[in-house]
Amino acid sequence: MIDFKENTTYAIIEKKSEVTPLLNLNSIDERKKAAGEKAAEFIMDGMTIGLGSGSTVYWLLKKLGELVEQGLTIKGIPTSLQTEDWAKEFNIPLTDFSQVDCLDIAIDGADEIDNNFNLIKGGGGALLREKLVGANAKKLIIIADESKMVTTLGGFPLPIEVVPFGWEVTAKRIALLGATLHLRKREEKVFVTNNGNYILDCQFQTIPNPEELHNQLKLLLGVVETGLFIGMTNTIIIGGEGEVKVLNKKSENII
Ligand SMILES: O=C[C@H](O)[C@H](O)[C@H](O)COP(=O)(O)O
Repeated sequence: MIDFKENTTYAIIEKKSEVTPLLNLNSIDERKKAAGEKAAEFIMDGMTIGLGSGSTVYWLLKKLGELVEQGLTIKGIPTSLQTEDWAKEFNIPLTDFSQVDCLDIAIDGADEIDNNFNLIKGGGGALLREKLVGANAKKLIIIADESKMVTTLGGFPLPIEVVPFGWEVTAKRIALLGATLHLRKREEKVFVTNNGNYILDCQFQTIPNPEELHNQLKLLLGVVETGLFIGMTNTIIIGGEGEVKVLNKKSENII
């Protein structure tokens, strides 16, 4: 029987937003690495962790692997097959939702982050599992390089996961909401998500009201999930030029 320490409560101390100066964060990869490694500081012994997807999360996983080797006891639920492969490579113990109802924390990347900490995710096609994992965690922390910060969402095409059957009519209905869109392909083959679905990449000129758009999209038959993550996170870790910032949403009483 696996010991999940179900009754353990982890007090993740909310702090003021903080800035740690670092040197030589010149490339996007170095900034992603700095953000991913910083997020490992939020992990405590015994935690169950939602493991996000993408190249920023890779650095978190690598760091967690080092900490596990030094004796940290954790269990992770991966949000994609790629993350599962990396977690196994770094010897991070895994679990699943048949064993855990609620994760202590989830850490994930993003494709765009607006001023209200709303997100576009799904650039790698993992949005459905990421949302399930983030929604079932006590806290979701987002890690990214600073190029992901925007004033208003919509520059990055919004990924929408749809069922393959009838995707063409689903696409037409999404287009009526104002999007120019295309079916995602990889190497000229239709991209299929880890859940067996398709992704429509939808370019809305701008998304001034992400919640309204998400709700409209969710009403369309054939739409499984959208890459809009609304109000799901209060903490963003951003790797920027020469520093990594932990930004906490002001409404969280953390002045
Ligand atoms: O489906 C992919 C995820 O939403 C990623 O977390 C997102 O695309 C960010 O990826 P990266 O860290 O590689 O920029």
